[in-house]
Amino acid sequence: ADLSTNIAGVPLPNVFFNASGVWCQHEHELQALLESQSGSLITKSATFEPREGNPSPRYLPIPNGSINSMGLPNEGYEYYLNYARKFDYSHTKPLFISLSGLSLADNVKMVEAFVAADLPCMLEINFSCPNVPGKPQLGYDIEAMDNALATLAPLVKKPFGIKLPPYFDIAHFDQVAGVCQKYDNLAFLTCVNSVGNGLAIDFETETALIKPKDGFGGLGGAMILNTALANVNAFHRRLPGKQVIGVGGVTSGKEAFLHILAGASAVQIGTQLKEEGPALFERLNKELSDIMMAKGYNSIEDFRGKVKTL
Ligand SMILES: O=C(O)c1[nH]c(=O)[nH]c(=O)c1Cl
Repeated sequence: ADLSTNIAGVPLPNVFFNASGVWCQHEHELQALLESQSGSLITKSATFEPREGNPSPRYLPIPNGSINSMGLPNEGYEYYLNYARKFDYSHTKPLFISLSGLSLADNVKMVEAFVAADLPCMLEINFSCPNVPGKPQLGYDIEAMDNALATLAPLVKKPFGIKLPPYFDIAHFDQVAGVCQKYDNLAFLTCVNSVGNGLAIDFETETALIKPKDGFGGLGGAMILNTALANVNAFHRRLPGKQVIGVGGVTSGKEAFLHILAGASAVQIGTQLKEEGPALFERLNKELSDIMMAKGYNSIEDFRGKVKTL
């Protein structure tokens, strides 16, 4: 079956790529994604200055998923800007760049640098990092998010996307969609980031599993699939002129199929990629293709967004 798709008119040979943060902080990791069967690749969320991030242990697999409080470790935006300058855009797969400034001023400076470089890469601005102590995430402050978009959208000029946290209230889906609708070049929403500030505790040692923030960290993996599907579908229904990239709980072709049925135009993988490595993408392509063939679908558009209701 044909797993190709596009985001804001940019073609992807297949729907799958990494979730920002996983297998993408350093060039050798990005190279492994480039050589994998992924349909694209995205860099680790960049801050203006390089960051060590939070003390380890800061990521762990747990039953039905993972917990992380990485704390935005990254090489600083100039590292990823240089990577984007050197990137061979004749590749079949496009490059996405994630930016996660610690302030609007930092996001402005980073966006201006990327716009000045005038490169074909696509920006995904991260409004939803839950793990920087003392920095509440933009995605849960609707007014601050609107203000940030009012500043950033005109600067970016070309199509771009934002990475959103999960929402759990219909009124919040309505409010966030209302804000996003105002920005024509806001072309896609990536839903969802980790379910923020969960707590994993070891029964034997009676101790939190990860070190940062008293053990509080973002939850990912299978346990967040149904929250992710709801967010993908909520924004797919509310924003017909925009696209949604689905992420959360995809461990096989089956969950990818469900994300696309919910409305996703592409599918990112976080926890499962961290655990399985880039060979995962060959497996996912085969599994999704087999599912589509079994169901009589030839392309993504044959079933995207067509989840039925009772
Ligand atoms: O702690 C992190 O680096 C992190 N961890 C996440 O689960 N989502 C994010 O957006 C980020 Cl930026």
